[in-house]
Amino acid sequence: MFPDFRSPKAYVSLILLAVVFIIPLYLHSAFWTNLFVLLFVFSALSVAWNIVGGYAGQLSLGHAVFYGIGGYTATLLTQSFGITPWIGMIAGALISGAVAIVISYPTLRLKGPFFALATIAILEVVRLLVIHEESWTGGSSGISLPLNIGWTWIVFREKVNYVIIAFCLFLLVLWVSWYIRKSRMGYYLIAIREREDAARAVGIHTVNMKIRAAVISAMLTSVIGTFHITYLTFVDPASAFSLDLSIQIAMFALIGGLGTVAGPIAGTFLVLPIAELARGWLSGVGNGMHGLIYGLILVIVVLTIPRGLAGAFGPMVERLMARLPYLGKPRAKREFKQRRSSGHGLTANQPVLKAENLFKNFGGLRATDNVSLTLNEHEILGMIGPNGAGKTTVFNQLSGFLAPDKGNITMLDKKGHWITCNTPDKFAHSGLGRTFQTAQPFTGLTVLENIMLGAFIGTSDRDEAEQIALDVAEQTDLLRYLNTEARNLTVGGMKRLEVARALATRPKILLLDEVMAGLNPTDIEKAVQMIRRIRASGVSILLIEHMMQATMALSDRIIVINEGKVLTSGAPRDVVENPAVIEAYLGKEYSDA
Ligand SMILES: Nc1ncnc2c1ncn2[C@@H]1O[C@H](COP(=O)(O)OP(=O)(O)OP(=O)(O)O)[C@@H](O)[C@H]1O
Repeated sequence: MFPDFRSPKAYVSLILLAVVFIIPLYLHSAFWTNLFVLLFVFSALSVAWNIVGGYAGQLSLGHAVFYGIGGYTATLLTQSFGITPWIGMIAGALISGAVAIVISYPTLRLKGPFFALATIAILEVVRLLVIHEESWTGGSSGISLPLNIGWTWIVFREKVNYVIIAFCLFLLVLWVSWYIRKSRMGYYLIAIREREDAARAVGIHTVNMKIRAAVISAMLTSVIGTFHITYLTFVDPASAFSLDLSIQIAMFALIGGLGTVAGPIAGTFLVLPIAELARGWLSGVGNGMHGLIYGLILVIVVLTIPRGLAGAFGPMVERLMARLPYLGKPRAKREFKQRRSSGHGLTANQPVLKAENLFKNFGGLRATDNVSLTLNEHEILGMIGPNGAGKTTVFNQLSGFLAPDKGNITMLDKKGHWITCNTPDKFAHSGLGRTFQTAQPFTGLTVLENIMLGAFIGTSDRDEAEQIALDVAEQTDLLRYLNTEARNLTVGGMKRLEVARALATRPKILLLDEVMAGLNPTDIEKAVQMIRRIRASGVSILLIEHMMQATMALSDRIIVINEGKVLTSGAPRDVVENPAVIEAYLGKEYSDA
């Protein structure tokens, strides 16, 4: 729930927070008070934005919409009904959350610039609507807050009170962001940002997760918006639903370091004071000249430290902090009972996965043509066929990544019931794991974190997920690389990581797509041993492989796919000696010879 304040990172953060809180109280002048209120407000806005823009990687440029909704809701409730802005703050957050759901559902399916453009369009639409609904919003001239003084109305003569409230709200947003980053949700959002398909394969419902992030971010933005507009005592569409504001919030996070907890705060604390000072210095030159300073800083940062302040200096700061003492004894690790796959008393040859008469067309190409297959309990079924025969297309249908045009897929779930699934996350939750032909590691995360992402399917507890990951790392020979970033692994290591991540979901059925492609003979031998160990632990395996020797050595049965159809299936020796199979691989002349 809270950081371990005995650890150097946590207590140093606490000291820094105390310092930034004390400075404005100590200096106590109008300039400093205003500057620190702005610093807390913009840091909080940027930290809230970062939940969607950084963790989930969705570049929203319309976040001011929630800031404006918060501000308008509170101001209208106070002005029309005499309701305190504290209640307005909660009402605004609820409305913003609801609006975020409505907006997110269609827009979060868009990628990159399309999503950014959609958010700008929504911001503009809301701004125009507020101008149009003049009778109750005040139109383009805006509305002022009645000047009732006191804590109930968040209007004070003593400006120091604003610092206290701004700081408390900033702490709230910071805590939520920290909590998300450390929890399963944070890992899930980063996984979605890095590789959406791989995220779906470990059971993440990507759209739901992004919507959750958008709602939390919107509600927090709205709360801060309410406070800031109450502080300004005036709201109008141009400043509340402003593209400039949206870009400014995103820019602070970008400069500080996207996707980190502290980055947006560092970005705000670096840029905002410079820009505010420049506003004073450059006001004589022309209105809005301080925007030039923002632009210059952004260009310098993008050119020199593309991963922002946190990316450039974060590792050095972490190393320095690691030298500081831990205050007290480190917590003992909790022990968790390992939940391994169980066979539910099934005997060998009892089916666990059935595909019946699958058809899949891509335009005029029939990639899957009436394919039926059955995978049995404790079996290794090899799937072979020439390049482009349609093997991966069958895999994609068997794991929910492609919907068959016709045909049925049923599997025995973890509880022993026959079920039909239609999305990758449902397959994963029911006990089917898969790897990808081209390895899809979450490159920015360590090997341990990559495997934990699979383990999170069964637990939201970080320590338990870590223990499952350690167990799987041992099974897949990855213990030596736990703290290595996935991007630094060799091809063999990446392939094993693919298997490990799928295994961490504790599947009963595992689909392995060319896990030996590109490996040297030593790594192939290791992979063969690993697959045998996995089968021995009670998992049924469907294996696409071009390495014939390994497939022959591993498979109990082999199914051959050619031109989208099942050519034959049976015992490995019978299959490879079948003239039709030789012809499919090597051509008619070779077969005749
Ligand atoms: N999304 C897609 N859109 C259009 N065509 C596709 C798509 N996916 C696969 N195909 C085509 O379907 C056919 C079967 O491809 P698939 O990847 O399933 O073959 P494969 O047997 O796995 O091949 P390989 O062994 O080379 O991986 C190929 O002709 C491929 O170009």
